[in-house]
Parts: sequence; C-alpha cells; structure tokens
Amino acid sequence: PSTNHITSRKRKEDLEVCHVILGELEAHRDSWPFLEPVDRAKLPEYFRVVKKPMDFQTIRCKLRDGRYSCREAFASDSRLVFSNCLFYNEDQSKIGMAGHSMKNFFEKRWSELNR
Ligand SMILES: Cc1nnc(-c2cnn(C)c2N)n1CCCn1ccnc1
Repeated sequence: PSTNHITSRKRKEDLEVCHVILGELEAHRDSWPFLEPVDRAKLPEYFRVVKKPMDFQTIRCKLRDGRYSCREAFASDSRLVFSNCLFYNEDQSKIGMAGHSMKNFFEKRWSELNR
C-alpha cells in the first residue's frame, strides 16, 4: 500500500485525540459562548466582519461526519473559534475573557496529548 496514504485505522486513531479534547472543551465552564453558532438573526453584523464563523457544535458535526482529514484540521477549526472571539470581542469583556480561557485550555491540552 502507498506510504503516504493514511489507512482508515491510522486516521481513526489520529482523530481519537480530537474526540477527547472536544468533549473537554464542551464541558468547560467557560465554553458557554461557543457551544452553538452565533445567531445570524440576532447579530447580523457579526457575519459582516467574521469571515469564517466556527463553534463547538459545528466541530462536533464535522468530526462525527468524518469531515476532518487529520487532527491538525480539527485543531485549526478549534483555533478559529478562539481567534474569531478575540477579533470580535474586547479582551476584558465576559466573552473575550471566556475566549482567552478556552484558548489557553485548548493549547495546554493539545500540547499534552500531542507530546
Ligand atoms: C462567540 C461569540 N462571539 N461574540 C458573540 C456575541 C454574541 N452577542 N454579542 C453581543 C456578542 N459579542 N458570541 C456569541 C455568544 C453567544 N452567547 C451564548 C450565550 N450568551 C451569548
């Protein structure tokens, strides 16, 4: 078999880490701003400035539907949640502080599980 093709078993193992971390992100006390997509009806201006909205529910669906080719693609979407938050919200706002908390938590756990 070609070496550069990730076998389905290897890919399944690769994505295990993503299920573990996503569960921890969803359960985190500061996850409340990120559990569902930003409401387009309530906050239309958000979608004028944030070009690639992302949230934990969307990540959960993509993971479940096998739409992440590797764990780095999952990490990239996770980081998008936090960069969108810190772009749109002041650091000292409630949502901004939650974004910093969740970003720090993610990067710590990501480095621990990828050592
Ligand atoms: C994520 C995220 N980033 N900014 C917002 C937001 C929503 N409304 N306003 C004025 C914002 N700055 N959000 C969504 C936060 C969704 N949420 C959930 C519970 N309370 C707010």
